[in-house]
Amino acid sequence: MTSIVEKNTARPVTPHGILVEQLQKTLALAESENTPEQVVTALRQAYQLAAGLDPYISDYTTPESEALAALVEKTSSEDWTRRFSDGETVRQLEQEMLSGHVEGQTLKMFVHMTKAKNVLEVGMFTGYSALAMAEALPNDGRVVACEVDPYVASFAQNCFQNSPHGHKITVEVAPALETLQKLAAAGESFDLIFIDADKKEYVQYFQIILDHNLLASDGIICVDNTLMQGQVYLPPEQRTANGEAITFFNRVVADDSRVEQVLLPLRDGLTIIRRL
Ligand SMILES: C[S@@+](CC[C@H](N)C(=O)[O-])C[C@H]1O[C@@H](n2cnc3c(N)ncnc32)[C@H](O)[C@@H]1O
Repeated sequence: MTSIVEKNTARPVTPHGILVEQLQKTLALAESENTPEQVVTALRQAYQLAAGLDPYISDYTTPESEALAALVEKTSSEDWTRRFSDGETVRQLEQEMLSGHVEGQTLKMFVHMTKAKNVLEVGMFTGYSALAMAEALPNDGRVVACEVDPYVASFAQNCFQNSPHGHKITVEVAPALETLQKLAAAGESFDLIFIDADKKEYVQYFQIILDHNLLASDGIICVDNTLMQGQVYLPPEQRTANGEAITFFNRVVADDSRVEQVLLPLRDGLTIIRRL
């Protein structure tokens, strides 16, 4: 049985979001202490400059579709901790996993710009990025989305039914490495691949994709969370296991002479990779 809780507020999970929160706390501290007015004013200006950025970017980006907005609403109303403790999900999921408006619109733009017809997503969650990319595909285009968790896979499929683009998405419920091997064995190739599943497996996804030609010759790979909340450039002792994994992944890509790449400071970092 699905129990619905009130909509929760997402916590900051990007370097910029975390910076805004830190500045807000520091400003509050400075205002409550005997801090020189000059310092308080400088901090307030820094906070305003940082806090206004994400809302401004969102305001001036094409709004998401009704189906995507409904998917966000449904995702943030779900009690993911309860779903896990009840054994309905195989891992602890959280609403913060959802990429959201600006990143979704960026992926949609990439699909348009590359005229992609075949898209592969590695890590679907409730389906936000899969549906955003599907919206940009022609009617006979397709997204193959890998998701290991059966509960969230069926949650996403229910959301897809509310969109005229949902029929373009096929969900593969299995560990992504197995699905990638299966697709490679079937000789499949994709114009755009979005990697967003288990951070500790990113290097393996990348190697399988390149070694088995899962990427079409002019295709691009987009990789999410390549800044990992700033952990990749903060002192190593502040890194979590995921931070360590992404730091290693970024090095592997930078050292691979088969590709060129750019790390965009979008949300939690989005690396775009193409084969040379
Ligand atoms: C960050 S979320 C994906 C968010 C989604 N791309 C979006 O933009 O809304 C990562 C998802 O990958 C799934 N996942 C983690 N490890 C996986 C694996 N080994 N194989 C397939 N899916 C996996 C998780 O269950 C989770 O739903």
